[in-house]
Order: sequence, then structure tokens, then C-alpha cells
Amino acid sequence: MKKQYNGTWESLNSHEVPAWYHDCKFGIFIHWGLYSVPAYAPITWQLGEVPIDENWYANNPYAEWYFNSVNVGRGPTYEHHIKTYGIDFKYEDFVSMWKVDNYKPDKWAELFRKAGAAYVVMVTKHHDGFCLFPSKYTDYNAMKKGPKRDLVGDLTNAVRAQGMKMGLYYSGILDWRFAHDPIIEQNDNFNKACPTYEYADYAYNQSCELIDNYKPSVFWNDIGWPKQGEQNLPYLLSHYYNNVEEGVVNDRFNGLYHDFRTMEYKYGESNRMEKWEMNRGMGLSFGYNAIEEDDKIMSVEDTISLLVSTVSNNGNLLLNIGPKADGTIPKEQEKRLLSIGQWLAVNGEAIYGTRCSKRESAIDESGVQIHYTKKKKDLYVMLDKVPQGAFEVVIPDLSGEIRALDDKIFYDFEAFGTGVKIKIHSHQTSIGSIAFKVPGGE
Ligand SMILES: C[C@@H]1N[C@H](CN)[C@@H](O)[C@H](O)[C@@H]1O
Repeated sequence: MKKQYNGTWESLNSHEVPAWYHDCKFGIFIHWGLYSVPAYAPITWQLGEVPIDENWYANNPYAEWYFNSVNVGRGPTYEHHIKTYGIDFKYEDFVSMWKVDNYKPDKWAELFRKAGAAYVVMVTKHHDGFCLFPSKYTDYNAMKKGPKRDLVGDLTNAVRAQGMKMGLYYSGILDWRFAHDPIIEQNDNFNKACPTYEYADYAYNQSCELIDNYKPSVFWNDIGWPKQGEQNLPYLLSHYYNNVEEGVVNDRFNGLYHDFRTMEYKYGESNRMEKWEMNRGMGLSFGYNAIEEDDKIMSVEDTISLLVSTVSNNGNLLLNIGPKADGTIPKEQEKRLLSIGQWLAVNGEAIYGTRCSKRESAIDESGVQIHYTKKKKDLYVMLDKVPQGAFEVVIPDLSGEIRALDDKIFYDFEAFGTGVKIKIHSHQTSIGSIAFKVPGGE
């Protein structure tokens, strides 16, 4: 009998994270919207590297923050806007410029599957308030204006046709169509955010539209929920779980409730005792930034390292892509996704469907990082940040056979004290972390 949730926190607190969210490990985040038209931000810092203060907001590396970066009235994006579009050009003027002639949702979904992703989370309404789905509550949407398509519905169908889970992102507390003051410090996201009951109802109603029309496997709310709507949250989340049986939500509802915690770049905390998700762009931005070229975004090796370290500590990696305004996925992003998929095709057994091992990640005296996962009684050992050429590493407190998942790794192993010494003779032709299986080793 399907469990029913009754609009109370008590009922919600009995919700358990479904197995699919523990098993899937790797997802694709998609930030695509009006901000993809100007596609500009300065290349500055990762979130969490510097204080989130006026300097951050005047030099915001998030291209999807274009409206606010201009609205603050100073800084590189403001100057870029004046120079490129002129002082009288309004953000809404990008609507008529947003043509999605190269939007091929089936091709997107095929690429995400080839990348080894098991779920996708698409931005439906970012802070700028423009909706990528038809909404009864505003005409400021992609069905009525600009693209004249249900961009969310088209991708949802394509992703599910490829056998992946489809999640939706909604900017709950921020909507710059309702609150026009520039955000110049972190508390403004809560204090200057949409302070009306009208907006709280709007966010509630649009969230119900997304739940009812698309049944997203992940309801990914961002930053927070309108204060004036907090008392409605138990109803909204109960409505979500009652209509999306294996649905999950993140931890951005004013700290009131979550299925999983989130980290973003260097901001936030995670602990391996609780399910969490790392989300970040390949570069410093989520929205496409035309000046963030190949040499400015993460290498494939670093992305695989992030995946391995995240998964071995009970997390999922939600890696963002920022399509160009016309729907083209930038070549440098596509190349990385395909390489990650090649690594997962060979080493995915150590990732998908695993759980945290009791063994914690460690760094060998030679600097090699050792990460572990387990699957029933089998242990997986993943060596990362390994040197070029031959090297040796000792895995402590281990015995028995150890088998590389990639047959292009040439190695030997031997008992060494209470552990096993692995001697890697050659690994040049493989990319990223080196994964081993230790049958019965957990
Ligand atoms: C996933 C990211 N979340 C932040 C808020 N922490 C947003 O401000 C950012 O634009 C992006 O959507």
C-alpha cells in the first residue's frame, strides 16, 4: 500500500530516501535561460572561496546572475552590459533574442546517458523569474514568449526515454520579477527576497504545477523558501511525495526539512553519515559564460576525482552544463561528459549502486589518494592523484585477491604486513582514478 503523507512535519519526517537516489551517484544539472543570451560573467572565484559580500555580488562569476550583476550598478558585468547593449537595454529585452533553433532534447538526453548520468536536474525558473515551462500564473514563460516551446516538458520526455530520472530545479525564495532591489550581501537573499504573501502563493502554485505536470523525481529548490509560505511547506511536500512516490528534495527549505544535504563548490558541509550531493559547474559558472573557455574549466581527471571522492563519502555529484542560448552544448563541455562516460563504462562497478565503506578515504605517504566504496561484501579501492609512470601503494588492513577494473592497468600485488602492496607498472593509457575490486574485502 502506497504511503500517504498528511501535510504535517511529523508525517514528512517518516520519509526515507529511496534506493535509486543512493544508487545513481552521478547527475547532470542544467542552467539554461534568458541569461544564456548575454552569457557573461567575470572569471573570479568559486562559491565559498571568498566572503559572499558586496565584492562577490559586484564580481559574481555566476553568468545566470546577470540581471543582479547589472542591477548592482558596478563591476565587470555592469560595464559589459552598458558597452554591449547600452544603458537603456532591459533584461526582459533578451526574451525576443532567445531563439532555441539548435535545441535538440533527444540529443541532449543521449549525451547525458553516454556521460554515465543516472539523473538530470533542469532549471525551470531561475532567480530572474523567466519560466521554461507553460505556467497559468505568469505569461513570462517560454511557451508564451521567446522560444515558444515547453522546454522543460521536451527534455523531461527525452530524458525518461533514455531511462534516466528527471528532476526539476525551482528558485523558491528569489524571483527578481517580484523583488527588484539589488542583492549585495548574502542576507539580502532572505531579507530583500520576495516579502509578500502574493509571491509565497505564486511559488507554491508554480511548484504544484511542476509536480502535477512533470512528476519530477527530484524537486530541487534553491536558496530558500518564502518566509510567508513556510506554513504551507508541509502541504506542498506531502503533495509532492503523494504524487511522486520515489521523489526526493534537497536541504534548501530554510533548514526546515530535507532528504539530502547539498554542497555547492566550496560552500556548505557534508558528512558521510548522511546522504548529500555536490553541485557545481565545470567552470566557475552554472549559466553558459562565453569567456570561460576550455582552459578555464575542470579537466576530465579532476572531474573524475571529484566524482570518486564525493561518492566514497556518501555523496552524489550533480555536474552542471550551461548550454548556449540556441541550445548548443559547448564542445568543451560535451568532450568532458563523453570522457567521464568512458571512465564510468570501465569503472562504474566501483561507483553505481555502491555504499560507503567503513574505511575512510586516506592519503598514502607518496601522496596517492585512496578512496573506498562497497557493494554487499565486496570492497572497491580507487587510487587517485597518482603519479605518471610506475608507482607502489600500500592498502592497509587488507588481504586476498585484488583486481583492476581497467584491463589497461598493468600491476602486481603482494601481501605487505597487514595489508596489500599494489605495484602499478603502467597505467598511461587510462584516464582518471584507478579502480580495483577486492571480492569479499569489506
Ligand atoms: C545551483 C546554484 N545555486 C545558487 C544558490 N546557492 C544559485 O544562486 C546559482 O545561480 C545556481 O543556481
